[in-house]
Amino acid sequence: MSVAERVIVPLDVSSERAAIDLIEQLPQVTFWKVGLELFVSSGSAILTALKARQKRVFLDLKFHDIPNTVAGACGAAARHGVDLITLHATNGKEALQAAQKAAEAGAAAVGHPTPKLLAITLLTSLTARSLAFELKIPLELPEYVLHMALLAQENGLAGAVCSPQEVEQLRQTCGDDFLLVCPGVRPTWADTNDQRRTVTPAAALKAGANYLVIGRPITAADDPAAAFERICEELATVV
Ligand SMILES: O=C(O)c1cc(=O)[nH]c(=O)n1[C@@H]1O[C@H](COP(=O)(O)O)[C@@H](O)[C@H]1O
Repeated sequence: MSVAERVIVPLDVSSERAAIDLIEQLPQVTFWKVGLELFVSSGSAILTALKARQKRVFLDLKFHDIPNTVAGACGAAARHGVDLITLHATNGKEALQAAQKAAEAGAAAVGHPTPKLLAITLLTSLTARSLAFELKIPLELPEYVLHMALLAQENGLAGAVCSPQEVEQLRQTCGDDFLLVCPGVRPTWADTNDQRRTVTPAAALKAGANYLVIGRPITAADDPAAAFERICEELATVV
C-alpha cells in the first residue's frame, strides 16, 4: 500500500456539493471519511457517489446506543458497502458483539465484504485531565484506552480508533492484525484546532498506525493538494 493510501481525509462539510467539490479537487485521495456533519446534512447519497468513483469509504457515525439499536445501525451501514464503521467501545460487550454480527449479516445480504468495525477508545479531543475530572474515570489515560481497545478486540471487532499517542502501546498488546486508525494527527506546520492528543504524521505511522485520519491540515489549507503531497512526502521518510 502506498503512503497516500494510508491517509483518510474526512469530508467534514455540510452539503453533498461541497463534498463532491473536495473529492474532485483531491483525486489523489483514495480513502474518504463521511462523518456526522455530512451524513446528517445530506444523507447516504454521498456513499453511493464515493463508491461510483471507486473510493474507499469510512462511515464515521460513532454509534452509541443499546445493543438492538447499535446492531440495526451497523447492519444498515454494512448494506451501503462501506469499508469502515465506527461505534463507541463504551457501548459495552453485548452491543459490540451484536454490532459485529449485524454488520456481517448486512454485508452478506447484499453481497459486500464485511466492513471493519472500529471502536472509539477515547476521543482525541480529550485529555488526561478531562478523563479524570469531567468523565470521572479513575484510570490513567493509556490504561483506559488500552482497556477499551481490548474490549473491542475480545468481542470480535476488527480494530479501534485511538490517538497516535497511544498507538504504539496498542500495537504491542493487540498485535499486528488489529486495525489501528488514528485521528489527532498534525504536521508541525498545521494548527492543532480542537485536537488535544496530537502527533505528527510520520511519528504516528512509525508508532504503528494502519491509517491516519487527517482533515483540516489538508482541507483548510490554501492549497489542499499541496498539503496532501507534503504529508505524503513526510510519510515516505518512515516507510
Ligand atoms: O472517529 C474519528 O474519526 C475521530 C475520532 C477521534 O477520537 N477524533 C477525531 O478527530 N475523529 C475524527 O477525525 C477527524 C479529524 O479531523 P481533523 O481534526 O480536521 O484532522 C474528524 O472528522 C473527527 O470527527
